Amino acid sequence: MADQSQIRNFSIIAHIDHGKSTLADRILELTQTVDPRLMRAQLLDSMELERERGITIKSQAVRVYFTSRRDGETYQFHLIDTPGHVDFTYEVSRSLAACEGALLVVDASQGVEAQTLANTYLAVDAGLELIPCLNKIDLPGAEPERVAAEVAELLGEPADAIKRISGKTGEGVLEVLEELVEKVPPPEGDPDAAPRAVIFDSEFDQYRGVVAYIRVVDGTFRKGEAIRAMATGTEADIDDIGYFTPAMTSADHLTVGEVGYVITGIKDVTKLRVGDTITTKRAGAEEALPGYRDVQPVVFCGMFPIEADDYGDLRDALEKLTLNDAALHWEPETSDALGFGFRCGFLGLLHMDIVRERLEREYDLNLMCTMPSVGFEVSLTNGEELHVYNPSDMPEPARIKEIREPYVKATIITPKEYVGTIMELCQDKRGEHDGMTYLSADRVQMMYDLPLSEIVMDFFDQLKSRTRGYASLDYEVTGMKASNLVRLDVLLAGDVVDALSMLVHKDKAYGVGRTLTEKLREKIPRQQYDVPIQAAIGSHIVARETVKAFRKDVTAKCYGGDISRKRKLLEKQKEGKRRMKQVGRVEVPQEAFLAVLELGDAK
Ligand SMILES: Nc1nc2c(ncn2[C@@H]2O[C@H](COP(=O)(O)OP(=O)(O)OP(=O)(O)O)[C@@H](O)[C@H]2O)c(=O)[nH]1
Repeated sequence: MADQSQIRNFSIIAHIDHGKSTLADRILELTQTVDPRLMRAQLLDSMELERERGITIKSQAVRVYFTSRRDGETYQFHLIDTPGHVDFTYEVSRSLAACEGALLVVDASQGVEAQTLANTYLAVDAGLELIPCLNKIDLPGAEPERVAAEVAELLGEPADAIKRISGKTGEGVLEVLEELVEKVPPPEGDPDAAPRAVIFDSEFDQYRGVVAYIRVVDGTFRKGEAIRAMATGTEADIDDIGYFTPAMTSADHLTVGEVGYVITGIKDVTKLRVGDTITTKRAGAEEALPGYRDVQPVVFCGMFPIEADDYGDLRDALEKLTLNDAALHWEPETSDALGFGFRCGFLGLLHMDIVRERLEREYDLNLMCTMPSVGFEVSLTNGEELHVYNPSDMPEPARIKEIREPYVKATIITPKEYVGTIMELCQDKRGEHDGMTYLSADRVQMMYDLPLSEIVMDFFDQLKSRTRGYASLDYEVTGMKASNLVRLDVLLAGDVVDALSMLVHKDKAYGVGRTLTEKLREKIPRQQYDVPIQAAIGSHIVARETVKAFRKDVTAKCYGGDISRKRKLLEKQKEGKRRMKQVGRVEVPQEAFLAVLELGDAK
């Protein structure tokens, strides 16, 4: 049991792929937290999807013990590995609120990137002690001098004080642990005050109910004790309390400054909410700790089961996923084209993609997802105000006084040779320039106000392809702005397909209509008759293409008798079909609903 002065709580923060999880692995290894036989790469990324994609989606909090060579004392660290992607910034800010320090990891072969900046600002705002380190110095392409200068400029610290490490080889990592002991202050709370802990994350376990991740701020919580959640008023007994090693390890109690978990058998996540303060029922605290602001979804899409019978299963699956993912919102939706489904709200495209994949994998559902879109505010001529999360719900133009769409402040970091092409791209995407600074002789930070809808479409892909992957992007939704938007509808064989409607800027409507119909023509398979595809604004047709009649015979190529190969191809064709949905008389594949993401340079 460590004394309060021997506790150090810190997060590891970085731009995506700069090596947080790998560094966390080395820390677990060097402190002998994990049995070497059980060690594997990116140990803390326990979700199957995280391992496959090599990204961190959910924060993890681990307790490790470190004996300092400087003073011979053993310290108790709580290390929180955080996600790097912009969609999960809210996870980072919650984790930071449970810490006194942050280890800022910067890839020495890349430099300061957009999420390096964003996460640094979050940590500084939270009042944390920052320990910067340059990672991947083992790489031949590492440029520690240049990158140290960039980090020094960002933090206003001398460049030679910045640690150089390799999460891969372990070089310099022990030194960083010593720095953490020395520089990160121990937690402050009062051990004798009424107990208070903040719930900074939670997880739902099918058998044990809600597992609340807590950081104790004052006093001590003991197993068996009755607790009360202050905002919701929920009361329950502590069935189990403990910490992560990274497996859940039971303890007698958690005391001031410690990070761990509490299980009460409560099955309803809304009763033990992230951000709430827990205290003891007897002699509890009066005043709650500051909570977190609620996260609001910014990207929406419709999710429909391919088999109508799966509707109930999809609802169950969404209910279960929401238990683990407070940022996921959904409500029932009916589409003329796709039937009964749900309109779901996400934090961004990666979040949407992950939810879809988890629904399909973990719940064995076959889904059809519509084009992602942002949420709009609409003022009607009769004075009414509406929120519109589905383009097909947009009222008739004659009833609309004004449409407002979400805008973001985007930060782009790039080598300077790409400044011109990025300016062009941002202008094309209706961006307004908001300043530019040099991070070093070669790297530039550009700021733009941009409509979120442009980012949702294909801004990121375009940015990456125009800069050969060298530019990085971070953004933050700043508010709503009035825009001249119109609803563009798509008609297949003469019928409007509500699930394909979208809102576009008036000046771009023709170009988008043209490109969209072309893309749809490529994606919709030939049927037994001609299928006209039209794009329309109101009753005005702005573009038209035709899918010519022809039944695709995939076996035509296999001349001769190889029947098994033929059967295989037919099977494959059948499988491909499962992702089709009958829309009126036309079979539409999933890709068609995502054609909007490939609009590219449509003007
Ligand atoms: N050569 C070298 N490669 C490293 C080092 N640290 C990490 N890597 C590699 O860099 C890649 C990204 O590392 P991760 O640890 O997954 O990065 P991360 O920051 O946790 O990424 P996210 O969780 O997606 O934000 C992996 O392929 C690692 O093997 C290092 O010190 N040296």
